[in-house]
Amino acid sequence: MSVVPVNSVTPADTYSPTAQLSLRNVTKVFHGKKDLFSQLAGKRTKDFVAIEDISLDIEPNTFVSIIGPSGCGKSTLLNMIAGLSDTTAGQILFNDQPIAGPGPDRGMVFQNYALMPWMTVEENVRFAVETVYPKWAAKQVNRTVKEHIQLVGLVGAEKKHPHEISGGMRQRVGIARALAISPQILLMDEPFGALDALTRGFLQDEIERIWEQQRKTVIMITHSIDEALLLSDRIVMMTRGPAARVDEILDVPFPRPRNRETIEQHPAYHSLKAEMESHLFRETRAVEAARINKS
Ligand SMILES: Nc1ncnc2c1ncn2[C@@H]1O[C@H](COP(=O)(O)OP(=O)(O)OP(=O)(O)O)[C@@H](O)[C@H]1O
Repeated sequence: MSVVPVNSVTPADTYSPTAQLSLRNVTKVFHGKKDLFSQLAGKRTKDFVAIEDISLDIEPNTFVSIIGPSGCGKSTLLNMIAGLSDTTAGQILFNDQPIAGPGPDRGMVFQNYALMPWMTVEENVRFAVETVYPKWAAKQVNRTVKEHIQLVGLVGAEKKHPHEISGGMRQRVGIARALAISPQILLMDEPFGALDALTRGFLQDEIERIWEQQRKTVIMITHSIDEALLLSDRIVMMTRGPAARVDEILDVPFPRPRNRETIEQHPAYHSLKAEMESHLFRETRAVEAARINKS
């Protein structure tokens, strides 16, 4: 196991030259309401520093999980990488270029699936492909849609609407749709958070299988230590907010392909798990202590 602390500022000359994604001293402040109307209505609020000075390099073809106490800023970080939200300070470089907004090079999978309810499974995937590749011939679109429906195990459900399928199947559509646009990075915000334990386990196995086939860079937010250990090459552990930072990055040395039984036999498994549990326990306890002191 190797633990690489990346607290505070990473000097510019230590950035990895091979990184696909590089966060450099990234800070995010949500600005409070300060206009006259809010002031008069007594709704004036302070600025809130969600994330402060995070530096992180992500190498290509790496599966990275982000874990941290609830509300620490994981989604805020992912949204900035997705280009859905700006950084307040610092830079995010993707293939050495600053991120200027959302793009098809980054596919997103959401916890609540975010499917078009009036479209069938097939139409949801097709819509994404046609939007990103408007010049593709119908044959190419059809082939891509079919391949990705097969990839996630949805053959037979193509003509069903989201309300006619289970949560697990809906998330399979979400994954097929994200992968069908051929992104360089897959961003997943608690993709299995809304699923029951059994379905969650099945989908984790599916993600492991798909990752073995495609080996794309993945950044996944999760609250589950076991999920992070099963799927990740690296686990980024964030501190509590406000002004959340990266506390430690764990390298996960388990050989692939992985399954739950074999990783538990690995000599590093229990120490990694204990390290993560103690981090989450410490940070969550501090959040609770701060909340109690405030009230
Ligand atoms: N648009 C916003 N305006 C003001 N504050 C925000 C905004 N979005 C998020 N925040 C605050 O920033 C902090 C980080 O939120 P974020 O959703 O990124 O955390 P998270 O780690 O993803 O949470 P969870 O684990 O509960 O999903 C929280 O305190 C949240 O209230």
